[in-house]
Amino acid sequence: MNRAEKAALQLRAVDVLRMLKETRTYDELAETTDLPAGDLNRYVNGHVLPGTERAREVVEDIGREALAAELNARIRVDDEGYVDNSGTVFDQSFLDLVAPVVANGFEFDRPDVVLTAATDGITLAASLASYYGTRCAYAKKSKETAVEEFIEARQRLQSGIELTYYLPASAVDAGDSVLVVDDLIRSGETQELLLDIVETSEAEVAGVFALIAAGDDGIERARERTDAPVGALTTV
Ligand SMILES: O=P(O)(O)OC[C@H]1O[C@H](OP(=O)(O)OP(=O)(O)O)[C@H](O)[C@@H]1O
Ligand SMILES: Nc1ncnc2[nH]cnc12
Repeated sequence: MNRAEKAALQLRAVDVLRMLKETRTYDELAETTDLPAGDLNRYVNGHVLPGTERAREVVEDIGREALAAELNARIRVDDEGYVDNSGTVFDQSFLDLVAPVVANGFEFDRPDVVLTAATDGITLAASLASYYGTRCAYAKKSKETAVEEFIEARQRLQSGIELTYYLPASAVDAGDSVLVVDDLIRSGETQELLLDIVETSEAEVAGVFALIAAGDDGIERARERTDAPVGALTTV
């Protein structure tokens, strides 16, 4: 490892520890990581960087299960099953830690574009696109001004309301590999509209991913639409 790689590893370990600290006291963090609470305090506050070996252990321990547990600790589900996930979609550092775990744990082909629906999917899509080094695109419920050509997808929802998503036509090229993501999937209607957009663009689906599945209906619906991998980090 050269000096820059060491520094990147040490800073990533600090990011992991800061993320874990959000939902823990220092004593609890010491229990989770097996590191002394005093050292953790100095790392989290940025006074000292963890040594390379410690940093490696911290980073390697943050796998899919640990992130799913962290995600569960951050979401609230109300009496009617609606999810408040502002604790995740407003936290770009958390999503930046999720991205490599998703990219390596769900067997998605490397995409050319990460596509989502405005609004709440955008921060997750941005993290994934940044991790892959690819483009990020989001479809909106209204037409962006000054864009001349759009790909549209329209659907009548179970409620009877018609929903249309618009994506600037230049965002996805024919033949692109597109990873469709969102913060949450429930009925799967939104993902279906995004998959319609991919189809209209004559692009390929690299996979479908949601941070949270509220029930299994949405995931099953997406699986019926594509042979590419479909998954969520947690189900509530
Ligand atoms: O699987 P579904 O039943 O389609 O539900 C999932 C969608 O619902 C939420 O978005 P919402 O439409 O509330 O828009 P927002 O992101 O602007 O809040 C969420 O961000 C997903 O896009
Ligand atoms: N926040 C939310 N929780 C559960 N289902 C949803 N459908 C759209 N938004 C939702």
